[in-house]
Amino acid sequence: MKNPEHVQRVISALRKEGTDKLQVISDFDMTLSRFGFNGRRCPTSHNILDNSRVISEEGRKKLKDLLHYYYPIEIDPNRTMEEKRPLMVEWWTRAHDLLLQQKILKSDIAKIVRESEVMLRDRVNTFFDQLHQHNIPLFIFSAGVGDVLEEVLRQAKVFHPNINVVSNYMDFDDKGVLRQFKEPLIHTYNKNNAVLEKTEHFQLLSSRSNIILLGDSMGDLSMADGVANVENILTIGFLNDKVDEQRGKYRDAYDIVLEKDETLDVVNGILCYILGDLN
Ligand SMILES: Nc1ccn([C@@H]2O[C@H](COP(=O)(O)O)[C@@H](O)[C@H]2O)c(=O)n1
Repeated sequence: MKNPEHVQRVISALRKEGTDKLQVISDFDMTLSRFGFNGRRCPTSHNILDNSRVISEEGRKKLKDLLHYYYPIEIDPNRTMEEKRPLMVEWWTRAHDLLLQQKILKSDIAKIVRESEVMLRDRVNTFFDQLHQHNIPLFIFSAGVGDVLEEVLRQAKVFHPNINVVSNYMDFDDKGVLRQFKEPLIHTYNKNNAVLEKTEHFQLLSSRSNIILLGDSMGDLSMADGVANVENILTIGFLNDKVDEQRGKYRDAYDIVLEKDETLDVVNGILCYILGDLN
C-alpha cells in the first residue's frame, strides 16, 4: 500500500455512504479465478477452451505457441500500453480465428468447463454471497470468453442476479456451431469507455458513484472510466506474475496491491467492514 491514509479515507467514505451507492467492478481471469495451484498455472477462460478435448492437437499447439509469444508482451513492464495494444488485438484475433476452425458446439461448453482445471480464488463464495445479499451490483468486465466464464460461475453456484458481464461472447449458428465472436473485441488494454458505451450495461454502471475495482493488470484500471460521476473509488490489484519486476508500477497505480495472494480474504474483509458486519 503506497498511501494507507488515502485507503483508510476511501474505505471510511464507502462505509458511511452505504450500500445504495456502491458497486463492484471486477476483472475475471486471474482476479476472481486463481492464477496458480500447487505450483501449476490455472487456465484463463480462453485456456479452458484451448486445452479442451474439442480442440485438435494441431490447434492446441498453435494456441499454445500464441500464448507463449504474446503473454510475455502483455505483462512486459518495459513496454507502454500504446505499444501493446495492436499486439493484443493481433493475439486475440489469431486465437479466435483458430478457435473458429474447431467447430466448437454451444452444447459442449458446460462439459468443457467441468473437465477443465479452472479454479476460483479461495473464499470466492463469501465474496459473491455478500454482494448478492446486500443487493450490490457486481459488474464483471472481462477480456476472456463470456460464455465460458458465465459457465464457470454457474457451476460454482455463484452466478447471482446482481451480476452483469461484459466480455467476448461467442456467436453460434442455428446448429449450435461457433461461427464468430461478437463485436467489439475486448482485450487487456481496451477495457474502457469506448467498449462500454456500446453495451446495455453502460447506463446501469453510471448509477452508482462509489466503486471497488478489482483487477490483475494495468489495463484493468480503466474499467471504471465509464462511470461519469465517481465519488469514491478503491482499487485493489492482484499481482500474480513477475512480482519483483512489476511491483513498482502496481504500487503506483493501485491503492492496494496483493502479491501472490490466491484468496479473496482482503476484499472480503474490506466488504465486511463497509457493509457494517464488522466494527
Ligand atoms: N488467446 C488468449 C487471449 C488472452 N488470454 C489471457 O486471458 C486474460 C483475459 O483477460 P481478463 O480481462 O479476463 O483478465 C488475459 O490476461 C490474457 O492473458 C489467453 O489466455 N488466451
